[in-house]
Amino acid sequence: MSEQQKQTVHIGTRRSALALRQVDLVIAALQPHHPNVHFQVHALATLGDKNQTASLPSLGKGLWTNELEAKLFNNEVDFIVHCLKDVPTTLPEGGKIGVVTEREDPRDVVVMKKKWAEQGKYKVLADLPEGAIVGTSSVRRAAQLRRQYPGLVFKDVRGNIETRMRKCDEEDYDCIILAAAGLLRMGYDERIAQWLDSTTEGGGMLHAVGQGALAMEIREGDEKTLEIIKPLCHEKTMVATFAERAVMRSLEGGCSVPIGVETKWVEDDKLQLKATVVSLDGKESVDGQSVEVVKTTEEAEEMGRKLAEDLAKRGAQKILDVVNKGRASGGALKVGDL
Ligand SMILES: NCc1[nH]cc(CCC(=O)O)c1CC(=O)O
Repeated sequence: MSEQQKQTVHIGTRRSALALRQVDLVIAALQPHHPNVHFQVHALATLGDKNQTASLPSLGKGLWTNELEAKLFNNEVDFIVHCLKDVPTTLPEGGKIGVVTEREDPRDVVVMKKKWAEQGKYKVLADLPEGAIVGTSSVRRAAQLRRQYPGLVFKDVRGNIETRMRKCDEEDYDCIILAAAGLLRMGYDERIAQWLDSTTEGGGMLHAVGQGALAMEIREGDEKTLEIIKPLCHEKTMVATFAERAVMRSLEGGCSVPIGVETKWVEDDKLQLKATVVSLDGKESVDGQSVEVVKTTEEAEEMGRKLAEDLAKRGAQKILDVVNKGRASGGALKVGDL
């Protein structure tokens, strides 16, 4: 088939280095399934990229997605590649998550200041002295770590991965917390100093809803595009992350909230779902978990909703009311990154 006969499929993405790398990975995986399709990338800056100073909640929901969805709905692009973590739990009318790709490692990690890593001075969070500065704009991360390390100081750090690492190395941060997935996709594996999952000693925290997975958003009813991207769908990741998103959707009531989750397939179709809701100072938390057989995204959402209800009854709602009240009054409380 000649070049002219090639069908062109248009893909929307943010234009950060990580976002572009992710689209490259998606195209590389799709191309063999569709040798006659030309994938054209449309990269643009979203509100969250453009505004690097405002607190993220003040920018509202969909700060990483709205501009891309506008292009999806006016047919400039056929699908969008998102970090699932950045996709609001309720999609705009007419948008749909078509597929979710196989998850990269969903854990959070510590990146130490280069100087400390090179000198071997501080290797893990427990090595840091009282008053050491940890960079993160995520209340979920800060609140969970404060619980275990009351002596550490948490400070906002915004920007893409490279910017955050540069700030960590050059400014007054001793370390920063990032998602492993972004670092691994960009080849910064060697900067990972410590893994923070629920079971490692000194780690003990749950990751963000959807972290480490990519979602492709399509126009509802666009079966043609769905057919094209379907080879990348990873059913187990999709079902697990839909359960995670349902926990969040049920608890947030319109605002993003500090919730950590962890999902694990314990048997072929049995999903273990853990969740935690933490107060901003890290002093209170409500944790829960359930294990259920789930076969469809609908069953996964039902499982997530039930766990959220259970958490809310056991005190999570009280914690969230305080978070939301602080935010509504424009107080110092900030819930930044997820
Ligand atoms: N909002 C930033 C963002 N969105 C997704 C990721 C990580 C990659 C992923 O979860 O797929 C990151 C960076 C980070 O949290 O360190």
